[in-house]
Amino acid sequence: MSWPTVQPEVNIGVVGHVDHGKTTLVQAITGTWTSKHSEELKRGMTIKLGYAEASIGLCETCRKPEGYVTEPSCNQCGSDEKPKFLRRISLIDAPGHEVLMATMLSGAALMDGAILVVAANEPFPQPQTREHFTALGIIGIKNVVIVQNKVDVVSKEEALAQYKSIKEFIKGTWAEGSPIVPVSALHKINVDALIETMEKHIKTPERDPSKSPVLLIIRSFDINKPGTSYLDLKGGVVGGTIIQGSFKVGQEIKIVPGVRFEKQGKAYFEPLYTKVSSLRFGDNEFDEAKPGGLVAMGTYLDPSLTKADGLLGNIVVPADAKVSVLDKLTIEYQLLERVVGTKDLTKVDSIKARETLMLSIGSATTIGVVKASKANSIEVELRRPVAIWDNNVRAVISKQIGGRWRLIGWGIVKS
Ligand SMILES: Nc1nc2c(ncn2[C@@H]2O[C@H](COP(=O)(O)OP(=O)(O)OP(=O)(O)O)[C@@H](O)[C@H]2O)c(=O)[nH]1
Ligand SMILES: [Mg+2]
Ligand SMILES: [Mg+2]
Ligand SMILES: [Zn+2]
Repeated sequence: MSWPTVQPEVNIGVVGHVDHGKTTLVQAITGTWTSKHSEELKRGMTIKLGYAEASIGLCETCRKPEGYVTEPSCNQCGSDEKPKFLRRISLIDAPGHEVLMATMLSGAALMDGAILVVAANEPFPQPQTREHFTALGIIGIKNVVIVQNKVDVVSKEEALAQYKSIKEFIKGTWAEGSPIVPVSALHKINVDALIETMEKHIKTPERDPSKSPVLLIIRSFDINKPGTSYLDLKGGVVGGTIIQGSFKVGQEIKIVPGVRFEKQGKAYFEPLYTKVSSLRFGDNEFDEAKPGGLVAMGTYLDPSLTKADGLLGNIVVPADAKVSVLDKLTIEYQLLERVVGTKDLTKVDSIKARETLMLSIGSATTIGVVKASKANSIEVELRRPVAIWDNNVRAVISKQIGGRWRLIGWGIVKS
């Protein structure tokens, strides 16, 4: 039985502390190694958001979890007919290194659910285990599966002891009762059980197709090889996730905030207007793209505008959509009690005027200075404007502590 060619319908984030095995796990599930940039290969770490897709199926006659497959043939019974297609998923592989928290947060804006990877051979919890876990809660990604990875290098007793501390850690939090699955990503042990748990616990969200479409950009490229004749030049491509609504080939769009200009020493941003020339997920082309997966949207823009992630943090909306582009924000906010990303869990101080903050809004990261601070609202003047597509857009707030940006709170952008 051949499986349908469809776009992914759900984005599952893979998060957790540095080196706990996120990228190895993504490969164990999808067959794709997401770290492709030379710097990532050299340093053995994820730097940019990684992305891979997989189709999930279930063999009709084999027992679970062995019957869960990612190809239309079954290893257990050898049948090429019985595995039934369930859905196509995408995995968003976040970097775990503490200096890359902003990248993790822009990826989190795209996630419908998440796998929190915990290395079984390290004390639990590590700082970014806590910080990523807290970020999921703040952003509202409540469908989480916790993976205890590297169980191949610990004893059964050690694994069990850690399992208990994880259970204890999530008790009384939004994640209480989340499944915890032991695996070895490296040796592909128990990956079928993980897939079964993901199928049960990370459902595809219900989407409202009548909403006006919004795409959050996390990548942008110039796909032309150097030396291409101008006659053969392809327009700029933007990559990201559609968080609501759908886009069609031929549709007129705008990209906001757009590009920076200067006039009499004053900077301002102009939206880019163009049309959708193509829509791709992985190697497949579609006429229409909906939420789920990372879409590569071809446009007629000058590729010099899109090269080297030049449009990261922008959003794509229909050309006539009303979107505010703000360089001053009022945020109704809440602070964490503790700085969860540091080893010593220092107390979070209140936000004061003239402080510099980092705000993560959708896939955008922007630095701002606090102009006024009240008990539960702040006014922040931004270095770069952001596009606000809705009236309940969330801002995740980080602050420099000990030379690193640390998650300290979150809020809703009011204007
Ligand atoms: N023994 C063992 N080693 C593993 C397992 N999974 C991953 N590793 C090893 O752990 C190291 C880190 O793995 P990665 O997959 O790069 O970890 P990561 O979480 O993606 O790391 P960052 O992207 O830098 O945060 C590599 O040397 C892997 O081979 C496992 O199940 N067992
Ligand atoms: Mg690493
Ligand atoms: Mg990685
Ligand atoms: Zn089978």
